[in-house]
Order: sequence, then C-alpha cells, then structure tokens
Amino acid sequence: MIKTLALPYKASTLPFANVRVFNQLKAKGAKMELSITQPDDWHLHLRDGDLLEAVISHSAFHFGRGIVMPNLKPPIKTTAAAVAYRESILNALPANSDFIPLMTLYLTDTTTPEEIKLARESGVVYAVKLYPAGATTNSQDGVTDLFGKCLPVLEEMVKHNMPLLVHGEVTDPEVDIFDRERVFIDTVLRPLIQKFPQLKVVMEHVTTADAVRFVESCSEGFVAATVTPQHLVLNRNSLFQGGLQPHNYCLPVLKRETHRQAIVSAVTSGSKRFFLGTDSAPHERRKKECSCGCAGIYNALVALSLYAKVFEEAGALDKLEAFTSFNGPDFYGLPRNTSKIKLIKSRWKVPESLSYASGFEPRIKADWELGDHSGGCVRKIPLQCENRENDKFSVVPNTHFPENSESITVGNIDECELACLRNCSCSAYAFDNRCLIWRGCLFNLQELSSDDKSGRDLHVRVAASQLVGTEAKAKAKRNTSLIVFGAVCVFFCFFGSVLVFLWRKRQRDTAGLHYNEVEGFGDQELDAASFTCEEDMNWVRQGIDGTIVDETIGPLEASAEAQFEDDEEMI
Ligand SMILES: NC(=O)N[C@@H](CC(=O)O)C(=O)O
Repeated sequence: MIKTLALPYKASTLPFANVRVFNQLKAKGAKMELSITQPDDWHLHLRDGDLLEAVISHSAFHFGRGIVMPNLKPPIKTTAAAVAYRESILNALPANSDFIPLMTLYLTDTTTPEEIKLARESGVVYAVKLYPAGATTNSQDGVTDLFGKCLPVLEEMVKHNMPLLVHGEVTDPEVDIFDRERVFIDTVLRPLIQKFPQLKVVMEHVTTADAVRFVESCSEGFVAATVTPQHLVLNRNSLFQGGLQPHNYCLPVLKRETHRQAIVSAVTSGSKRFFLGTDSAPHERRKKECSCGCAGIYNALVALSLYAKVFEEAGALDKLEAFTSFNGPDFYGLPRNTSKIKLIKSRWKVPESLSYASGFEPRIKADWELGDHSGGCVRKIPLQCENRENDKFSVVPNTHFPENSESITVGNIDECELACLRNCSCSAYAFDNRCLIWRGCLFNLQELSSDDKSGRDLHVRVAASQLVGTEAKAKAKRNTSLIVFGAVCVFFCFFGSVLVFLWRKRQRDTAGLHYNEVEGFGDQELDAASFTCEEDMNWVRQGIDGTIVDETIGPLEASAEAQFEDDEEMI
C-alpha cells in the first residue's frame, strides 16, 4: 500500500515570508551557514506500525532525541508498554541512526504512584503526559479528576522529579475553542502549580499570549513551554484561507495574529523557558479530509527549517541554538548534545507530497520519493502460493476496482476466495453477485473518499505473516483500517501516464492544496500535513558529505550562491 504525506501549506502565504535577509546577505557575498548543536524534539508523535516506519527517519535525521508522545491506540499507560514501544521505535530507525527516543507515560485517573516509581527506575521514561480526557487525538482515556484521583501520582512525580507534560486546554464544550488554553491556565494550571510548586511542568504547544505571560510568571526551571513551528508561522486565518484547510488544523487550534506574535517574541527573546517541541502529528489523510477531520499537523520534515526562518525573520538567529538545543535538555536535567549540525541556506523546496509504502515497498525507493512511481512496488513479504494456508486476504473497502478483472462463475464469496487462492497469479478478488479476480498487478486501483459510498470491497491477497506481522496486536482487529492500510498495495503498479493524469486531477480538485500523486488511494493514505517551504532559500540541514540532504528525498541541490563565512556570528 502506498501512502502519502501531504504537504499542503505554502510558506508564501506566511505573514512574514520574504527573502529580504537572504538577498542582503547574498549581495554581500556572505556564506549562509549555521552551525548549531544537534537539536532535540521535546514533543513528538511517532505513532506505531507502518506509520512509525514512515515518519521516524524525518525526526531521526534532524533531531538527536525526541520526547515521544504516548497517545497511541491503546495509549502507553505503563512502563512495560513504554519499554516495548521504545523497542519498536529503535527497530524502525534507519541504520546508523543514533536518535534516542525518550518515552512518556499517558496519565489516567487510575495511574498508580508505583507506576511512576517504575517509570523512573526504568531509565527510559522521562515524563508523564496529561491529556484532559477528550481534549485531542486519542485522549479519551485521559484524566478526568486531576485534583482528586491523580493527587497521589502527582506527589510521587514530585518525589522523582518526573516532569508533567500538559496538553493545556479545558474540554468543557461551553468554552469557546479559542479560549480553552486561557481557561485551562486559570482553572487547572495555576492551581496545580500552587499546589505542587516543586512539580516540573511543561506546558505543551503554547498558542496564546496568555500562556506566554503565564509561563514567564512561573519559577524558571519548574515551568516551561514547548512551541511548535505551526504556532510560530500560522495564525487562525490559515484555517480558512481560500476554503477550509484541514491540514492546518491542530490542537490547540491556531490563534489570532497577536498571539502568534507574542509566541514569536517569547521564543526569540532568548528566554530559557521555551524550547523546541514540534508536536509533529501524522494522520491518515482520510482522517483529515473528511466530514470530521482529526487534529494534528505533520511537520517533522520541515520543522527545523521553519524554526530557523522564524528566528531569522526576527533578527534573532543568535538565539536559535538555545531554543533548539539547550533549553530543553537543561530543563530536563539531561546533557546537551555534543555533536553539531549545519543548516545551510539553500534553494530547497519541500516536496509537495511524500509517498511511502506499507506492507509493500517501492521497487526503487529514491525514485518513489522523488515522485516517480513508475517503478511500482514490491511486497515486503512474498506470497507463498505453494502453501495456500500462508496467504490471506485483506479487505480494502469502498474501492473503484482496478482494471483488468476477470469474471469467473462460482456460487458465493467463499468459492470466489478459494478460486483466487488456488491460482498463484491471483492477487485480489471481489464478489458482488459475481466473482471477479485480478491477476498480477492491480492497475489503477482507487479507494474512494469516505464521502463517496459508490465503491465496493476488494479482497487483496497478502502473506498471512504480514497480517500477524504486527504481533497480531490485539489491536489488529480493532484497527481494521490499519491492516487495510498495510495490505492494499498488492502489486499495484502505476503507469506514469495514469499517475500524471490522476495527480493533475487531484491538484484541480484540491484547489491549491497539494496532495499525493497516487491518486485514488485517498482513504488509505497517510495524511501527514505539513508546510511547504517557499521555493526560495530555506535553512536546510546539511548532510555529512556537504550536500543538502533529506534522507527521504535524497540529496538536493546544494546552493553555492550564498555563503556566510563566519559561523561564530550566527550562534
Ligand atoms: N496536536 C494535535 O492536534 N494532535 C496530536 C495530539 C496533540 O498533541 O494534541 C495528535 O496526536 O495528533
């Protein structure tokens, strides 16, 4: 199954986007290069399964460590679950990556003080996350009684110097969504800090001037805040610009421009209370583009570039490194990273979409990531036709059937399935009063959007081990869509012409939002909304060999046009 990371946001619509600084430096013949200590990401959603595999390299390329959010399905509520999750993250890391996942526990009304002790002793859990129940994605199991049932746990956290990471929004539907952070500060956070002045608290993804003032008013070293790139570069207009923009929807929701400016001033002031936390939050595309789209913006690929851009625009590049690389570890009492990375001003345009495969992988990964899907994809786990028991079928709902079907005469769906199993070249079947089978590649298979109910179920043949591959996680059943997600791809080979046609059509349909080239797989694609940096000079991480590299998209053109000779001036 091929999925796509959508990158819909045009930096050209940023309120402050310009290339003035670049042009001035260029005119001086300056070398535009930043050398900063390896940054960390103090708020990161990596998900699990195929999605984890798809996104991990973006974070691992840019960041040394990441505080990994626990809001999986089911949430990471225990140290044992955190240890297992950490293992799967480490397994998904690209070879030679030394990225360190710092695990968190999901606080519930029933979390015990013993669990906090275990977490601290584990050496892998670094914080506990407070989601008010219902506040955001996968927060249903969150806290409903912070000042009651959670008190013993909070006391234990103080004892172990375990930070509490807070999604700072009330969930009362009576409270206007734009006021939820402010009301949370008054009704929850302030009383919490008064009650537990020794508790380390990180107010996550602050979005308002109120939050900035609040954090600044608290004791340094005990209360801090993370800031996302989206809340630094977007205001709430971005949600409605030219139509509803689901890819700019995250929680806490974007606020008005004055709030954005307050956050920019806070982070660029050099205050130690604010540090980098991307809140990079990938979602299946269909879960964003539907009648009830979920919250979260995927930004791991571009976050660092955007932060650098914000600091540059504020004339505060000298403060960037503390924000990205010092304030976070200092707050957590962890050592700062020792290695350096280079950001180079380069003519870099973030690709409009990023495709990845699940269950299947592109035949030629580099081509695929550059948008050339003509090589098609191959199974990660081959079918074992000789032993039919080893093959299974995964249902892809609501599809517009691929081309080249063959009709065969059988009585019911079971016979249709058996007929497909008996035929080694059969890659899928469908039964809808008659039995259709497909051999080999599935050409132009399209899964329709959730709003279009005209499609029919396609049963795609996959290796049984692939279905159990994710440890048959009890969740396999619950999470049919994930299986579907992983199983769909069966041999589908797209011809360039089909792709181009569909891609263009998609571009028309989405009126300025730039989605995947792999048209027709809408319901199975990952939506991982992010920003498209302007096709001008952007701060881009430099690879080891001096090229401008993003692991996912291969070496990019390194610009020799602008060079800023004196590193020291920049940090
Ligand atoms: N930021 C979001 O809008 N979504 C996050 C959860 C969160 O951090 O609120 C997610 O997990 O998708």
